[in-house]
Amino acid sequence: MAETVELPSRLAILPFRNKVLLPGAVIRIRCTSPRSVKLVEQELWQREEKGLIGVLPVRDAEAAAFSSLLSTGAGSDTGERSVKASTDNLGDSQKQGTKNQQELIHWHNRGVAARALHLSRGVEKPSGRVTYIVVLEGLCRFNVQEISERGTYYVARISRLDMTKAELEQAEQDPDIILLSRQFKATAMELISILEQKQKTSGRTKVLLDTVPVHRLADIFVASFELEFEEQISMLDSVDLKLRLSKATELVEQHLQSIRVAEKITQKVEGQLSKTQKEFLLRQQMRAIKEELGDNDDDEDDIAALERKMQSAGIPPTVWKHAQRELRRLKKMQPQQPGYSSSRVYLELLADLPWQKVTEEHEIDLNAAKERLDTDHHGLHKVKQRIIEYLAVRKLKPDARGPVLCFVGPPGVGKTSLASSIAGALNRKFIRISLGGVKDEADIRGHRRTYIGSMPGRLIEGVKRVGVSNPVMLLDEIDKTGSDIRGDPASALLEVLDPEQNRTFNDHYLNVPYDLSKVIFVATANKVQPIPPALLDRMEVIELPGYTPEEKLKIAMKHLIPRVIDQHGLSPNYLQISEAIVKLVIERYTREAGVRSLERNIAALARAAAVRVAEQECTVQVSKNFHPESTSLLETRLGDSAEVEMEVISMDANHHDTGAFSSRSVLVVDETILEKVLGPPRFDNGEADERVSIPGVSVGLVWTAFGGEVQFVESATMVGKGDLHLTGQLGDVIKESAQIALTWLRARATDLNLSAAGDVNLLDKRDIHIHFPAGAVPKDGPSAGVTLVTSLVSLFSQRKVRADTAMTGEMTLRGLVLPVGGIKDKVLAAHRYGIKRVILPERNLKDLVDVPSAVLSSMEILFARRVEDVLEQAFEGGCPWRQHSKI
Ligand SMILES: Nc1ncnc2c1ncn2[C@@H]1O[C@H](COP(=O)(O)OP(=O)(O)OP(=O)(O)O)[C@@H](O)[C@H]1O
Repeated sequence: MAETVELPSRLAILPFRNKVLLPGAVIRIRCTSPRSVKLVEQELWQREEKGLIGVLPVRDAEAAAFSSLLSTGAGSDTGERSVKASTDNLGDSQKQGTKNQQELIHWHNRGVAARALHLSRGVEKPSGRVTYIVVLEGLCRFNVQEISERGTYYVARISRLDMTKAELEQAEQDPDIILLSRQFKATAMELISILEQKQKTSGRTKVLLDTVPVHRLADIFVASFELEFEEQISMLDSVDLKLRLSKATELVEQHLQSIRVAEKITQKVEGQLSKTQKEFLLRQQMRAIKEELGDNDDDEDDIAALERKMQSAGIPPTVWKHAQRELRRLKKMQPQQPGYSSSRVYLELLADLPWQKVTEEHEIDLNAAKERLDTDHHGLHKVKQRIIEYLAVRKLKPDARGPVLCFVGPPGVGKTSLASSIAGALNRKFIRISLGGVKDEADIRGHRRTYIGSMPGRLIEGVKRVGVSNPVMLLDEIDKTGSDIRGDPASALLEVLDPEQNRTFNDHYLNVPYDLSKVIFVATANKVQPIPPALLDRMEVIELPGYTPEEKLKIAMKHLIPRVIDQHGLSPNYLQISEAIVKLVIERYTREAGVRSLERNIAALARAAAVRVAEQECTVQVSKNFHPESTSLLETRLGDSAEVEMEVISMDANHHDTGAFSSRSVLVVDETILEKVLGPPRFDNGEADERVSIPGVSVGLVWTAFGGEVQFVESATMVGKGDLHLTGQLGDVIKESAQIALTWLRARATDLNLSAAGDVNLLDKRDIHIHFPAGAVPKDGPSAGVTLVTSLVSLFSQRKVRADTAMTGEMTLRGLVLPVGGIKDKVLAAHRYGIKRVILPERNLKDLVDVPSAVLSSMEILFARRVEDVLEQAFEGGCPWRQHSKI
């Protein structure tokens, strides 16, 4: 190695700008300048036996000036002094010939002899300039005596600096050197361990420590670091072995420190990685692991599954293009990205919607349909007949755009269940969309996807839920939609119900047309009036009036009781409700037009029976294990001798009397049980008597959302300015009716001599307050006109109206009584309240044909053409003013 290298006295010199080649280091240089190309060509390339060259550091002018400044007063063996020495030693020829370069080139006076390990020659295009790439290995230090030029490159007269072998052997005995060597090796060892730990390798670097002489090791280690030029120069100048070892130890130590600091910083930075970054990294790792394991349930596979689902959803071609565009967008997104989940939910909806899926429709069997309607519903003959007609048309022309049926009637009269029977008869799926309280158009049409939390409208949501594109869709409570600043849901419904438009129904969220034309729409409403005329025009109204008590009784016996018993897991063996009891329930606990409340009361009885059965099953089970006789036997024996005797008790299930079990379990509802379960009666027929016991109260028949109702009207008078006060959730029309009644009365006050106090101006001087009790129920309509005037006449004449008489009719300012709607419901309501006399407008006579004859025969129906007719019949003994009247 170095010791064995024979150094010539002159060496061609390759200047190494601001860099140092140390002995033991290997470098790769690209020679492009004409000077170095020539040197390589002549000294290395063209020679058969590759010679040595000298690599001499040179520094830039600025750096040289700076270091010469530093050098003043510096130590005796530093590079800086060497620089000066080298320039002093330069030959004259160079001083003359290269005056310009001299200003640039500041030679260092120590260099390293190097040999070429590899050479390659290239020609630059298009200039044709020759270049060389040289791989050089540093061998040993030398001192420059003199530099001169050989042709275009430099040569130097040199002297050897490294110790001979003998000198080295002697130096190795020096205790200081032994100590320094140990120190250096320990530091070097530490560095190797850290590096190996970091790179998770166990290399052969450690072997070097034992095999390579320490003075060379110092150079090799330092050469492998990236050091400042000045540090490298000082290492090159460390000719003395002690100096070199301590310098190398210092540099290795420095390097160790910088690795430790870098390590700390990395740890700190890693600790500061945000949660999401960590999650991201972990997810990436998880994905990689899943890929390795061949697991398919990650996001990408999810998207692939979604795509497959979309492909099999039968999406029409025009929509498919749109869906594809959205899918491509989704694929480019990260799951954490905003918009990812909304895009995904949207595509899921596209995939879930039944674009083509329909329920197979068999040919409609009208007889079966009729049978089904009959088994599901009692009575309702006209309604059923109309449904059969509807089905018959569909049978003849399946794609006929028949009218949309709209069942109108009070709650609990079977509107919903009729619609579901239609679905059953057509063998189609049934879906109910509740429109009650819908005020926002977006509820029907959906929100645009730009809104946060946007959703499809109820119709699209319903179609998705039902899973077929041809269900029977019940638009429940279509009269309860209202419009406000958020749009008009009714106008959106117009599009839905129009066969021309619903083929391309446009839901804002879906944003692509959806074909609703295969859906059969059925609507329900409590009242016709609130339905906008345009919407009503698209529907065929079928009215379902309330039931008579007799009809309710039949519905209860035939439908409600068996259904409720079944729903509660009972059988007729456990609950028996007789007709008489059902009648009592109808009379005392319900006063509705439909049968919902009746059904609820029957359900309460069924629950009581269920509790009883459950309790008795418990006791029966206990008696299975403890036979009464054996228990007493056991007790006596235990008491007698305090000794336990075992007795085999039969566990046969038939052991006890099954007849006893059922007779004990059955709940036969009688009046006592009825009151125990349902509480004291809620209604009785004495209510009217009680209410009209003072003057100023009259009994009217009105129509509310709950069907026909009996309405008491109360009026009172007090000192004031003649103002009219009205209370009790009243609409504008009813307020106007009150005004009309009062005006009519005031106009006749003198004639009628109404003042009981004898003061004919009483009506003008006093405030009047009219109240409609049951304030929570909104009331409107003109039919309270005659009731209002009767109440006022009663107040001012101080005569009580007849408690058994209820009235209805609109009155004009002239005192005419006009016909009103809902006569059947109103008569039925009167019947429910036990009212025996009803005064109706004369022209409503024809409406009585709808009223069951049993009801008609149970009450007296009176007719009125003028208000006076009403008053004549409403008071006991005729019109109160007749005796005073001048007319
Ligand atoms: N004629 C009838 N025969 C047998 N059961 C009936 C009849 N009418 C109503 N019902 C029963 O009464 C209950 C209430 O009926 P449904 O829910 O159809 O009333 P609705 O008119 O739709 O009420 P709402 O207007 O409150 O929705 C149901 O269990 C229904 O089966």
